[in-house]
Amino acid sequence: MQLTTAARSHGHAVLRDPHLNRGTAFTHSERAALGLDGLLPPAVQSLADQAWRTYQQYRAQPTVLAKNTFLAALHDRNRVLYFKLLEDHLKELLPVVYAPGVADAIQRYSHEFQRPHGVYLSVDDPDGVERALRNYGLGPEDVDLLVATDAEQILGIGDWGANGMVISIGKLAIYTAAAGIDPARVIPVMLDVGTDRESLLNDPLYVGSRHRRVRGDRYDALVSTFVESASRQFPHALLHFEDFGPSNARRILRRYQRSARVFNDDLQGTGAVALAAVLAGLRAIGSHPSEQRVVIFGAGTAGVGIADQVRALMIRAGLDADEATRRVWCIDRDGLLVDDMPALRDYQRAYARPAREVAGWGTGGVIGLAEVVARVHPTILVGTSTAGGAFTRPILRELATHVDRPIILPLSNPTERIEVVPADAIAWTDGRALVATGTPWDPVSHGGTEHVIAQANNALVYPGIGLGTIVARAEAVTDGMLLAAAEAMAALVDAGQPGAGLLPPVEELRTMSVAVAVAVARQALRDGVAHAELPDIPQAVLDAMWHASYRPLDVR
Ligand SMILES: NC(=O)C1=CN([C@@H]2O[C@H](COP(=O)(O)OP(=O)(O)OC[C@H]3O[C@@H](n4cnc5c(N)ncnc54)[C@H](O)[C@@H]3O)[C@@H](O)[C@H]2O)C=CC1
Ligand SMILES: CC(=O)C(=O)O
Ligand SMILES: [Mg+2]
Repeated sequence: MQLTTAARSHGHAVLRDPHLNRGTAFTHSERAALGLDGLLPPAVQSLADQAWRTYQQYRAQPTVLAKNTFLAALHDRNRVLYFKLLEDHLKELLPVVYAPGVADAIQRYSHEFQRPHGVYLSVDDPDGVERALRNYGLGPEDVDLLVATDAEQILGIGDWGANGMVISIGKLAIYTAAAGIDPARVIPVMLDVGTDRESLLNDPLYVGSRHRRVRGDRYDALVSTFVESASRQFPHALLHFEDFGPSNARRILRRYQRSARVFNDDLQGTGAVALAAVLAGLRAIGSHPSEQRVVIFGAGTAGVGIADQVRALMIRAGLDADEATRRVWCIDRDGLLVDDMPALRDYQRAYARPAREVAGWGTGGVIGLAEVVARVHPTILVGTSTAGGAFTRPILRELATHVDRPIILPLSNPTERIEVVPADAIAWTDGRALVATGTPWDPVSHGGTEHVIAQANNALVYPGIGLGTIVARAEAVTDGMLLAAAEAMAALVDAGQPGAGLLPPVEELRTMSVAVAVAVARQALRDGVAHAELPDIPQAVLDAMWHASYRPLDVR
């Protein structure tokens, strides 16, 4: 909790610092103390006045990209006002600063570029990592969180090289808006290892390293130097990894999970939010975790992350590990994962079916989704494939023939990548499916019932996981903490009501984050990884949360 804001700059330097600047809200005495007399128009306005004006300006922007650019400029100008706007209009602004709108901003970053943000680390200069993190100007006690991306698989739009800085900034904005992580105590990081996107390599305005993606030892050296340097310089900070490609996401997480405080959002955050939706859905239909048949379509970072957490749930519910694994069918580009496939990735291997089990399945050597659905009759169908429209009418009609209340989670982002739009999923299952999606959707009316479509995006859960980890000063994010997060989230809804959503609405993000953070901090203590003294965890969580307001200025 920060009671005052320390201001050690004067004059124009104050107005240029987004953490200090309050524009017309500076009082007369603050203006005198900070050397601002004459640098601002005379009226002294409240934060509410400023927020009202800024919101009107925001509304006047013609496109999502223009809105995103307007908000980015506000973020650069006045951090409190930016977060006040987000707090006041979270549901409306979330799709602009985050998925799906952030995808446009990422693709346009080099062209819309106005000023640098965060820390850009380059595979071409690993020796510069330590210095670059120091240059950011924050001390060892001043940082709670770094979000780092290498931008190989951003959302469902793929490799966007250095433009990926926007996803680190976007994820951090949600940390603050949703969980009150102090925006002055975070650092967005871009791990620039090049890009394989031809259009960027040929774009004269591209701001990143103009070469192909570096892999292997040099890639690993950059990540290792970053993890070591960030952990040493900011010993209490959580390192959040975002949108790494499938060949690196799990490998990097595994490598540092025991030695550093790391979290992979696409694996662990997505797994937790999907698990929360599953738990809420199973409770609503009165079904037991051990009875489920789960099909994951798109066995990459997010898909296998979800498979892991659903399997862990089934094991906890009494199945042995083999039986739990056998209840998960993973499908990727080449169809159902089978153990004799030559191109099987190491992280997919655990879920590959024995070839003898599926002998006689498939056409042309591929066992596709339609066949798996027809044979397996999944009770839970998850989409993390980026293959828009892959859950077709015949597939969902077939599913609905065998399963009364299927849970269908088409999670791919942005909007055009979704495996099935909710209205179709509900219509094709005669209104029986329980549906949650990665991007926001309006409710769907079917057969006289209005079905709320919950947004099953990791943004619902990672802010609370981060807050709980920070408050507990946990040295690691354990599997138990992720499960606790999912259970806390699922406990907030009653999906048993007709048409109810599987997760709480995004307007309730702050409440959700508190519940998740409390559960996560509590589990960190139980797991023996917490270093904070926490006699009253709920109070500690509430006290830790930053709110968008102008605090008294401590002028020296
Ligand atoms: N709702 C949420 O919170 C989250 C959603 N996602 C979404 O999930 C999708 C995947 O993201 P990641 O797992 O990070 O990417 P990824 O690249 O690691 O995984 C995608 C997988 O889908 C497979 N795939 C591609 N086309 C396919 C097809 N036609 N049929 C079957 N499999 C196919 C790929 O081979 C790959 O293994 C993205 O659209 C992303 O936005 C990811 C993380 C969180
Ligand atoms: C939501 C998210 O992290 C993704 O789509 O990659
Ligand atoms: Mg992601």
